[in-house]
Amino acid sequence: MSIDITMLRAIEILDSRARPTLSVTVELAGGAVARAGVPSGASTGSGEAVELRDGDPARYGGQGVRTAVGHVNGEIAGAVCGRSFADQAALDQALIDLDGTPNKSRLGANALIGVSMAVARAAAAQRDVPLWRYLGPDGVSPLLPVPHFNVLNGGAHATNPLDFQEFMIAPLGAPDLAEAVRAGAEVYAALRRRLSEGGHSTGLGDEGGFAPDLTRPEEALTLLVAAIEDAGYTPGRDGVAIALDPAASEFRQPGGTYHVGGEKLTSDDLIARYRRIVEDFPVWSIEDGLGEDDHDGWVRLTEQLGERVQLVGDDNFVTNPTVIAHAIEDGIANASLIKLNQIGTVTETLHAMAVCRQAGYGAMVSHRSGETEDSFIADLAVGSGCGQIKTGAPARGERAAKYNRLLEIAAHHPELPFGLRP
Ligand SMILES: C=C(OP(=O)(O)O)C(=O)O
Ligand SMILES: [Mg+2]
Repeated sequence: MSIDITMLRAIEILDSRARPTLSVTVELAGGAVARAGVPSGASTGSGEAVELRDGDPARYGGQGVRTAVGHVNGEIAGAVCGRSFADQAALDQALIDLDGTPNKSRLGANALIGVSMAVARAAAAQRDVPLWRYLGPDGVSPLLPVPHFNVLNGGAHATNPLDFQEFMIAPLGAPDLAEAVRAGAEVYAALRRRLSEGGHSTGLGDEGGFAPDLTRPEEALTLLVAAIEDAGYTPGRDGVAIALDPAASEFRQPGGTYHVGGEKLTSDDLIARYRRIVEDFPVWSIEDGLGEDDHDGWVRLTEQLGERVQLVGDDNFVTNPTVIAHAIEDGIANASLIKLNQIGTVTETLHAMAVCRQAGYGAMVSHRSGETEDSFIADLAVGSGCGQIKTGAPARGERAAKYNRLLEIAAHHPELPFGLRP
């Protein structure tokens, strides 16, 4: 069934940080209509596809979201409306060709991903299949992913002194998705109690996790383990484990040292710190443990910890299939984070996941710190069978929307298995 676009329209809306972003609506011949909301990150990798948005002009080239909206309603609509595309890949290739730059900076990655996501959703509706089934590659079994709830925020997502950006709980031992979501909610509530009893703030960071005035990551981990126990779960892989995203590029200094809780650390110091953390706490996954430019450090980190924990590349991989393929050759990390807007089309995102799958690398689908109520990534995680998703705290509408979509898929499809990819 071809994709025949009859109408394409974008408007400017707000994201969860009250910053502008795009909503894109598409209509296909036959009447299917669908909409997509475009997310936006704060701790971005330098190799990400370039979004046109408001903010620091030095970073965004001074072009705002309205420019991206104008591109959708003008040049992109002019090029795709009335045309017939064989499939999603053909539509996405047409978008890439129309933009004509290697990093989607002319029309804007936010314009392109909005169109690509809206078309995918409309094409699924036209075929009368759920989005996750439309996105699922041939020969890949769908899987309900283990949710990773970011319950403590620091770094670029909060104004507290905590340098590590994300402390997530991962109910790896849950029997099904509904129980995993329940564990996330219960540990979140227990953590709120612990924090307020300890005199800490329960104010929230950008992803809905608490942002208390803690300094050392180990203090945060100690509280998290206590909250897991308070909620009646066993800390660890058989119960509720912990995943970290230090987002180390954000605290790497120009000379190459890392500043963590007031201490200056070399790459090897930081790797040694992670080794101790993994010994002392039930941490099963570390994302962006080192900075995006610290290639040699990443090789040593992978040699020393790659057998023991999942090591996820985000800022350094930017969901780019070519970059991930090189990293696999170089022995860097053993998993990739997957963010649609880092690369800019649905097809390239699926390609990045295929590269991971073929190499035996893990893949974790991710939201951005700036989100909308769009739940596309829930379907992407299920259809791709990657077994993992992170989409913030189990609170706040824009994060809960993704967990609720997973619950809906699970309820309607009890035949779908749950868990990490085998
Ligand atoms: C989700 C993340 O944050 P941001 O969207 O700010 O890049 C991340 O770093 O993994
Ligand atoms: Mg990250």
